[in-house]
Amino acid sequence: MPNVLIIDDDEQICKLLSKVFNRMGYTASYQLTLKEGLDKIISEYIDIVFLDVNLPDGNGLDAIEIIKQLPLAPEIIIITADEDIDGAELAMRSNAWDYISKRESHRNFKFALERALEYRRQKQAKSPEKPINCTAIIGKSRLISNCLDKISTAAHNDLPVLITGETGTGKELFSRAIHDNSKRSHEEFVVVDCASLPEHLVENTLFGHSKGAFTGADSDKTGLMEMADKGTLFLDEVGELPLDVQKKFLRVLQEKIFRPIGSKKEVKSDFRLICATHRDIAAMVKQNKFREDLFFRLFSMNIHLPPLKDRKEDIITLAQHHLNSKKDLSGKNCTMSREFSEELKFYEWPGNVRELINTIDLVFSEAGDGTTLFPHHLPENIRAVNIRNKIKAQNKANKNTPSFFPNKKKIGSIPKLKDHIENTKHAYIQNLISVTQGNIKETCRISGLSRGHIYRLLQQYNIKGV
Ligand SMILES: Nc1ncnc2c1ncn2[C@@H]1O[C@H](COP(=O)(O)OP(=O)(O)OP(=O)(O)O)[C@@H](O)[C@H]1O
Repeated sequence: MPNVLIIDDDEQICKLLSKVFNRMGYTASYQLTLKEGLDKIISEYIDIVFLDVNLPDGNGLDAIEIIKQLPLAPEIIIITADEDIDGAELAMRSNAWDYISKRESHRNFKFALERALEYRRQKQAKSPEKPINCTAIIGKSRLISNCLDKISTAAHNDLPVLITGETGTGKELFSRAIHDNSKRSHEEFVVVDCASLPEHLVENTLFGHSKGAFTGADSDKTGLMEMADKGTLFLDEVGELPLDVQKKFLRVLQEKIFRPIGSKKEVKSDFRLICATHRDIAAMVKQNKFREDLFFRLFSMNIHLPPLKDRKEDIITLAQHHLNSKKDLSGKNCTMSREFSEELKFYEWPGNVRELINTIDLVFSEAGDGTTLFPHHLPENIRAVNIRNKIKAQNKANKNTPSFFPNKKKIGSIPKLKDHIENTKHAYIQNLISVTQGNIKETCRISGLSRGHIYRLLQQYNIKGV
């Protein structure tokens, strides 16, 4: 019989939902704090968790990551009293099954539970994802592992894929991985960079032209769509595709036939389409800058690549991997000092993996004959940004810490040592949580405290955001 767990600090809601779920024939139980809820998930087999966002000892959304890492992780349905759009989006991006408001009726809760259970049954019955070969993709974080699972799914079907993500997150690399692992891998992977093509050349480049189609067209030219026949067409920065070309392109996707400019003959091309963009295409649709019909066509499968700052554990793996390949080329074996690694992890990497790789290249040459990398080898801009952010975080922490011996004249304001230690502890943990952006694993590593100890402190000081 499926096990359902409700984690919510509102006992009335817990009791009500438990009753509803028990009546449905499931075993339902509840916990009122995040910590107790997590303990239960760790120690017992749970199929579905209804997880509140605002809990007294933390934020349910941040716990999704911890839960998803567990073996046989339950499906998560986020419940909240507030209509929090950002929270709902974060829940979906973190791979939660659903997001449901407490204001919804029992029927909706029952429906959400039935659907999640059906999905879980299918998932457990499904044969494991076929392995794919993508040694070029480095990273072991849960976020990247999720993306690799999607790559595997995409490689084994033939649907259009839209890959989104900030610049340098690996959109082209992941697109190639889909192609290389697909049944089309022996055919061409044709790249079209829509951002670098002048508007008047886009149609010509994609569709090709026949001799005499316009002044200067002194021979037939094969378009890239034709070249991609039986292979994959990769439209990089698809958001830049001019609206009139979007219309013609949609027809090609529907009919797999098109006419080169000035040609009387139609040409057939059977390509698989992968698109990439760093833009918010849904917002562009609302602003009439991107065709809605094409958007729906492209969006049949979306893979969102997370920025490097959200998967800090990949930073060192990527840096180390790149240093190893440099060692293979040059023979010089460089190692990263602990302080250097800390600086890499602290930086936010707006240019993502591309910026990290370029930085390692620079640092490698900056080190000259030296074989240990120190923060001093990093480019000035990175060190400047890091120091600025560290001071900001420190100042924020100091605001919460009463200044010690502020003024000799105000001797009476000096706190008792016990209170001072308590305040400092409070400020320390608050600051650390803000610097690690609520990453408990990282918080444990830096502080040297156990996970349980951290949760106790968070509860004690009523610190939210974890
Ligand atoms: N996970 C990864 N493992 C190894 N290398 C990576 C990874 N992600 C990105 N890279 C490398 O980072 C660089 C940038 O990747 P890529 O060009 O695919 O990014 P992009 O998202 O398409 O960037 P842009 O939007 O600027 O075109 C490439 O050298 C790529 O090989």
